[in-house]
Amino acid sequence: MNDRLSNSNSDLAAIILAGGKSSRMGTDKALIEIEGIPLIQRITQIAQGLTPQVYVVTSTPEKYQSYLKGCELVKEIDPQGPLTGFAEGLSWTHTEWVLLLACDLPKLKLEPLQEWVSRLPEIAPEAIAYLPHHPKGWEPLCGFYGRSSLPHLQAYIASGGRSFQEWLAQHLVIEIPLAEPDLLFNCNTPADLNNILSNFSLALDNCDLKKKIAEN
Ligand SMILES: Nc1nc2c(ncn2[C@@H]2O[C@H](COP(=O)(O)OP(=O)(O)OP(=O)(O)O)[C@@H](O)[C@H]2O)c(=O)[nH]1
Ligand SMILES: [Mg+2]
Repeated sequence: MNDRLSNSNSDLAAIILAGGKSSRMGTDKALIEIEGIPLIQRITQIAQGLTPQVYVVTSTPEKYQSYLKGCELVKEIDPQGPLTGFAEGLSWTHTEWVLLLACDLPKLKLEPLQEWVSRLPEIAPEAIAYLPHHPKGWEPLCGFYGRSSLPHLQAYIASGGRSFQEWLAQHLVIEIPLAEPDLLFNCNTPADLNNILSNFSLALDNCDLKKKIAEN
């Protein structure tokens, strides 16, 4: 067996990024409620189904803390995009593997993630990440990174790099076979949100957003 990971999820932590501008949505995506549950809470609860060690990286922890029972809030002082947010979170972790998740993945489910976790012991030790791939490149915000990737990541950031795709291209990354691409549906705009509502067959609990969607 690969010695990077035992069978226990005590070797896994999760990092959730909640520090974006939500400029396309026009309102904080993390707080959009679906079935009365804010997206940030939905994602952290899924992550907590895999590991008790869940870190939420954000420059505004006060906005989210009431929804994030049992999570560690990591306050970002100088947010510069998802890559630096991830590096900040990764520096707090101590596990062999870290699951990185965006906060705007409303179709994410626990079961496929559990299956992916079960495959981590098979990943080549020289790989820095285990990620889904789509036609435009890696999906960096729903997959796994070895904690040993931190020095590489810090060096890349110190050299001025801010692109996940560029950084990942410099290293071995193993692809997660994706049976349900829908899981990665990224909710960035009011139109995206409108698209997913039928899946949940529910009312949207955010009145301002209801107006935006109606205008769209
Ligand atoms: N901690 C942290 N998370 C970030 C930062 N920028 C983006 N994110 C997160 O990264 C994920 C993907 O972000 P995007 O959807 O690409 O961008 P966004 O800034 O949230 O939204 P737009 O302004 O519409 O591009 C989301 O979970 C964001 O909260 C950042 O500077 N710090
Ligand atoms: Mg997004």
